[in-house]
Amino acid sequence: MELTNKNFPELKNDRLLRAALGKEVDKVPVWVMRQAGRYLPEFQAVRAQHDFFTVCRTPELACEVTLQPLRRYPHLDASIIFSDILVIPQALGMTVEMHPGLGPVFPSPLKDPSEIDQLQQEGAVSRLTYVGDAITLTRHKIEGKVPLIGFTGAPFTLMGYMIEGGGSKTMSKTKEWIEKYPKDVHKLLKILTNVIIDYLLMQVESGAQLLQVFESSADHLTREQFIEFSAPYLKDIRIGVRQGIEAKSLEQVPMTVFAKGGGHSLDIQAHLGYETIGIDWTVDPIQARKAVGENITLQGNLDPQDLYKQPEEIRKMTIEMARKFGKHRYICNLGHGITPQTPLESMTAFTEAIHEAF
Ligand SMILES: Cc1c2[nH]c(c1CCC(=O)O)Cc1[nH]c(c(CCC(=O)O)c1C)Cc1[nH]c(c(CCC(=O)O)c1C)Cc1[nH]c(c(C)c1CCC(=O)O)C2
Repeated sequence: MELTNKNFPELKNDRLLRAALGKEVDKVPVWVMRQAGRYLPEFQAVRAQHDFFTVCRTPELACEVTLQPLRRYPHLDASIIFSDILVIPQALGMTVEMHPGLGPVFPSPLKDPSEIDQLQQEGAVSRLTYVGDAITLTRHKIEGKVPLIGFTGAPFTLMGYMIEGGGSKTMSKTKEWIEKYPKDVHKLLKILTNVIIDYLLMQVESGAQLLQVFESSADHLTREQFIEFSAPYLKDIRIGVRQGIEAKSLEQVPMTVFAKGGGHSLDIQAHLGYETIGIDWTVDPIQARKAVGENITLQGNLDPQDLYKQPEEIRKMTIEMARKFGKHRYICNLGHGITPQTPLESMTAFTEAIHEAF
């Protein structure tokens, strides 16, 4: 059979999509950020053979590692396509290397705003078709067991990596740009927003059933800075994707915004048009619900470090957390990505417990 995006197997478990859209669910859906990752020996085996971005760029490998956590943890209610947020700077012409133990490294980060014009906007999304191919292949191989999530980095987070040249504890260079060149910062954020909208549309056309936007660096922003440098672009992305889907006569997909460390602006996030808001563990579920109102789904928020506790303790904490969120409009997850040394049994405890919570 030809693997096109027209003849996907029928979806059998729609808990994630139902929860995102505020429909009744039999059980609370659960998935885990970075669920395809280094805590899995089968992932490590693939990585021992292939460079990180080779896995991203090879649809068969990306599909294989996307499916790995589902095989081991049958309670997972979603999969997320294996890729990285930094494929966008690459598609804009920047070099990004993944150094084990160090994380992503840009040998030539943006030095000053004059370099913005050198970014290759033209055709950027056409250089990301491998992500679409991985999504289409995975939609077939997953046989409708669970929905497939597509994702992107948000403009501010991507800009930070492009300026800092990698992860940064202080974001000092990015903050200097904000101070010295606010106009150029907005110009760069706008460029990223446009690429992101087309990139997400391509993912939907390829078969993504829900989209998550990672604003992982929101913890560096004050509420005022979030309002100026993050929120308007997150909103434009949501509007642009909705309009693009409409224009292409595709089916609408729900979207999640996850602003790590963005607990200072949940009320603002509630007005960006996203169906789901992800929260990290520093935010209390009851406070989060008050801040966003009743018409938004919440996702989160166990501290990934809690997965180093004993399975019984993890079960107890998961159920306690879930009771605070409630069964309705809730997607169970961690408050950030699962970390590499997490014991395999912890994921069993976490994913089983939530299905027993209500
Ligand atoms: C900031 C960010 C990045 N990438 C991503 C974010 C946003 C989420 C977050 O805040 O964590 C998103 C991401 N990265 C990866 C996924 C795959 C899907 C999944 O299972 O969630 C997703 C959704 C794979 C990955 N991306 C990376 C790995 C580990 C690298 C490896 O296999 O060698 C994986 C599985 C590497 C990566 N990629 C990035 C960093 C900072 C690192 C190094 C940190 C680390 O080592 O954990 C950039």
